[in-house]
This record gives sequence, structure tokens and C-alpha cells, in this order.
Amino acid sequence: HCRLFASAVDNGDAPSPVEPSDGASVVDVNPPRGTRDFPPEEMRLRTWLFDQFREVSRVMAFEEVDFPVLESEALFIRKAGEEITQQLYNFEDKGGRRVVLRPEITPSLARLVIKQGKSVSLPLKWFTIGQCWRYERMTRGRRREHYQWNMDIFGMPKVRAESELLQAIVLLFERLGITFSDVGIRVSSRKVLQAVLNMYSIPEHLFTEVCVIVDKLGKLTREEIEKELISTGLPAKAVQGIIEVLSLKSLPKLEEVLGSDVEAVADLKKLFSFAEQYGYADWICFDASVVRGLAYYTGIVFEAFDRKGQLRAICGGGRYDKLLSTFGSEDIPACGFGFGDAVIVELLKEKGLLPDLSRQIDDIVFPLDEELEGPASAVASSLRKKGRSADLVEDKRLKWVFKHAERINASRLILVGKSEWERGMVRVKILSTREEFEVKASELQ
Ligand SMILES: Nc1ccc(Br)nc1
Repeated sequence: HCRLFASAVDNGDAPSPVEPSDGASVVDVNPPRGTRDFPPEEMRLRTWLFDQFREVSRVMAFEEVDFPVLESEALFIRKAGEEITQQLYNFEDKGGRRVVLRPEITPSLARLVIKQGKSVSLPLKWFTIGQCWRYERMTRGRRREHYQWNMDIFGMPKVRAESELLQAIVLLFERLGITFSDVGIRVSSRKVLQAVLNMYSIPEHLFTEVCVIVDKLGKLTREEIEKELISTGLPAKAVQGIIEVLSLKSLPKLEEVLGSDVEAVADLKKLFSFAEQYGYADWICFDASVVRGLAYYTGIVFEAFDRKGQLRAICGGGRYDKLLSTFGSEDIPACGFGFGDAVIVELLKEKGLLPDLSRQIDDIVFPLDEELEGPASAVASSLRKKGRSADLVEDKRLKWVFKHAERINASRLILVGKSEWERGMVRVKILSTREEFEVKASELQ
């Protein structure tokens, strides 16, 4: 489950390197195609957003985990034709190993759960924020890397897991000031599609491939979808049946078509009833067309979208009860989502919800001349040991220092001057009130 990062310093077409006077060419100062730098302002936004991810993970009682960005290619070889596996950033390392820059996080989570084996008590609730990669021809000028927040629960077979993950997503949106009139979360279950395929006695092995095709609903025309479904060998009747059921947006209607005893209906009814109790029912809606594009989903799936329909999915996820057995291990029921930081930033910009993240420093320490540079070190050091951020500035004119203080929103200017220092004092200027007074250097707080 994954989504894209929008803002930061985009790496469009790299301008040609600057030609210095001596003719040698400067190295291309841009990062590799499809990747981004995070200069301070962009980094403050990213850090703020990741802090929101972390705070929601904390209140949901999830533990943080992490993995190498580099993984064995074997973890991502799947035959279902997903876009994510067709764009692997893969290569052979110097030891002849087939490796990838991971395109998603879930397989790494599964690998670690298998590795931990019996030593982990279930259910386990893990989260991580990690960079993911794809190698896409730059024709579409899209990024090759982005960050995503993943929350996953292993060992919780009932829809409690999905309802917990949906609360995490809603808590995140609410922390950012986004409301359910801005964003909705479409919820369905792959068991809906499974039930339809069973109605037409379609062989099990086509299920995953059909899911990956149907996930293109909304990106391809209905005719293109029908054509791709027919090409898998599905009879026309089954294709019609699938398209009809997947266009349902009412759970009672689904119950009419599939019957009440179908697992998909029971799961979804339970989830929507939990949603009332959690208090996020306004955020979610049933939409049978949601299948998500990853092969390993087996049950409930969901994705958040902007109600204006201008952006790509904000986040998405679902249940994947059979992923571990594809790695040769015993299955453990699992459920998770990926939340990228690209679309969400586009949405925050569009809603005017980006926070003010200008730089803020407590103190600027400035020696008024060279022989005071030593004492200024002592003053800055003692402030820092008390937890105050102190920017030690020297070799500048006072006029520049005042400008700098404004630029970095410093609270105080601590001037270390000869006559004051000889009396054990420093001069303090409160920059908001322009108030100015002397303080004993040893008592400066
Ligand atoms: N899976 C994936 C990885 C990286 C980007 Br950018 N988009 C999707």
C-alpha cells in the first residue's frame, strides 16, 4: 500500500551544470532523476508530518520498527502483473545478489514477523515511516522515491484490525485539520469479488489477476476493463456480473445480491457498526469498486480520497491473510495500510492547512569583538546545557546580527561586551519588546 510525495524540491529536468570560468564543468548539483533534496524549509514540513504520523501511532499503541531500504528481489517477485512489481528498482550487487530498493514496506514487515517467529506475541501492531522506490521511465516525469507511513497488525483475524487502522487514518486527518467533508474513505472487501467469481464458478487462480485488473476502474474505461477481464478467459456473463456488483455503493443492495450469509457482507456490516461506536462513521462509505492494486489483499480493502476528486488516493490498505505462505511460512492473518506524504501535502496546500513552520531559535550569542569570542563560547555552552537553542554568531556587523535575529525568530540577543564581561555581566536584548538589561553571566537562564 503506498502513495506519493508531492512537494519538497522537485527534480524536474535538471538544468545543465554551471560552467565556471576555468572551463571545468561543475558536478550536476541536482539529485538523481526522480529524487528530491530536503532543504531546511521542506525538511521542517516533512518532519512535522512525520511527527503527526508518529503521534497517531503512539496513541494507537503501535510500536515503531524499521528495515533496510535495500531488500532481496525475491521478496517482490509476484506474477499478478501489478504496476509495483513491473517498476522494481532492481539490480545485481557486487556479490551477484539480486536486490531492490524496496517499492513498498509490507513484504519487509512479513519477513521480520517470520524471522521473529514464536518470539513475538500476537497480535502485534507495528508502524514505520520509510522511503520506497520505483524505477519508472521518466517519460511521465513522476518521482522514483517517496516516503510512506505504514501501520500493520499481525495476528488479528477479525475486522477489529481494519476498524483500528481506519481510526488511525481518521485521527491523522483530524490532527491535520481535515474533515470528513474534505475526505472520505471508500471501504469494500475482496471477498465481494470472490463471491461473484464463485457465483460463476470461476477458478480460484484467476482471483488475484482479476483484482489487479478491476483496480484500474476509474483509470481505464469500462470497455478496456471488460476487454482485459475477457482476456483472462472469463466468460462474458461473469464479466458483466463483476462490473454490475462492483458498481454497487449500498451495503443493503450488496446484501440483496450476495445474501446475508456471505462473509464479505457480514464483515462489512460489522465494520460499519464498529465505525459508529468509534465515532468515524461519517468518514467511511461502502464502495464495491475498491479492490486496491496489490496482489496480496484477501479481504477488506480501503482507500482515502479527496471528495473533490482532484487528487490520487491519499492512502490505502487492507487485509492480507495469505502473504506469509507466499514466503514459505505459516500464514498469520494481517492487515495494514500505507500513507504517502505526497498527496496529503497537495491536499493541505489546497485547503490552506499547511502549518507555519518558520524557524525559531531561543538565543543569539554575539561577541562584540574578537577578544570576547572565548567568553561567548562559555555563554553559548551554558545556555545550551540548560536546553536553550543558542546560535553563536561572530565576524558580523551588529546590523547583520539584528537582521539575522529577525530571520530566525530569535527570542533574545545576548551581547558579550568587554566592559560588561569585566564585571561578570552580559547584555540581554528581548527582541519582541526591545527591552534591554544586564545579567550576571553565571545566572543567565
Ligand atoms: N511503489 C512506489 C514507490 C515509489 C513511488 Br514514487 N511510487 C510508488
